[in-house]
Amino acid sequence: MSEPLLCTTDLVKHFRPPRSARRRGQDVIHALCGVSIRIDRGRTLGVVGESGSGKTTLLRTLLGLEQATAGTVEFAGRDVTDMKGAAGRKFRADVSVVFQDPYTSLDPRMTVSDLLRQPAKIQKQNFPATRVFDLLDQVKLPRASAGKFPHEFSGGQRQRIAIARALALEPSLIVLDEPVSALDVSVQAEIVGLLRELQEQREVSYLFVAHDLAVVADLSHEVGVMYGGQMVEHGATSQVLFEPSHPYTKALLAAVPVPDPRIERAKPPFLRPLWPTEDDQPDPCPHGGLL
Ligand SMILES: Nc1ncnc2c1ncn2[C@@H]1O[C@H](COP(=O)(O)OP(=O)(O)OP(=O)(O)O)[C@@H](O)[C@H]1O
Repeated sequence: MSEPLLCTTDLVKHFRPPRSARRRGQDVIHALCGVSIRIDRGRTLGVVGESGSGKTTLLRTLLGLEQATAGTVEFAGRDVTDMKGAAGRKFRADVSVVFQDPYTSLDPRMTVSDLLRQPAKIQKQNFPATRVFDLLDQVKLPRASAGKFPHEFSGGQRQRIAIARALALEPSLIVLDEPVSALDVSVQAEIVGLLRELQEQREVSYLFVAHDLAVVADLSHEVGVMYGGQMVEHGATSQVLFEPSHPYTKALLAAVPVPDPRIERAKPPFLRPLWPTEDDQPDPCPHGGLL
């Protein structure tokens, strides 16, 4: 049995709604309604869900950027829920994040070399000069990139820089927040290929969040589907793809385009459009009902 690296147990996050919504009688937003996930060492969990389903809140809460309303986060066997101080810093050094937009996630005033040194500087860790070249080699960028600025690179190259920066402290877990959504399809495939290669070379785990089930499935060993703040489906990628149980997962699968019209016509019924009905809504949130 594999070793769990990150586990959340019944994670709940409530937000206070804006005043206009409170005037209409909504007193709480249930962004996460008891979400439990597990990521093993060297494995990838993909999380998909529509806009507003709670994906970003899940990431922010497990990273400690939002305080959980209830539930726990365990990392490498330690409870890291709301961890502060030195222990919190150590946890954050062992987890890094790659964001969606490589145009805004890299400080335009910093050279690539400075960007790659930044995590070590924040963590007050040693960073040998040769490490910059080592990281550029790993993401297949020329060593001459070290002295350049982000604007001198394409979107895909910038995402390689962001991945190199995420690798700088040799984390156990990289959180990938829509890492290829802003890129062209061919570049998406290159970045997914690079992430797969890096995972094969080192025992890094990924938590890969995206809207696009096809992209997530390509890299993930397991997939979780979020809907209304709940994980409505969770299992091995092949099981979720070929034996989906929740109507929302079936709807997501139906939305994945198949280039050959003969295959499209031959899709089994569960792959044809079928949107969830009222009856398919998740069970009410145990902490006070859905939105
Ligand atoms: N800081 C906040 N204050 C109030 N409500 C919030 C806050 N952050 C998120 N929400 C609400 O929580 C719910 C989940 O939002 P979240 O951003 O996690 O969804 P998402 O699945 O990541 O969406 P997207 O794919 O569009 O980023 C939404 O109803 C959102 O409006």
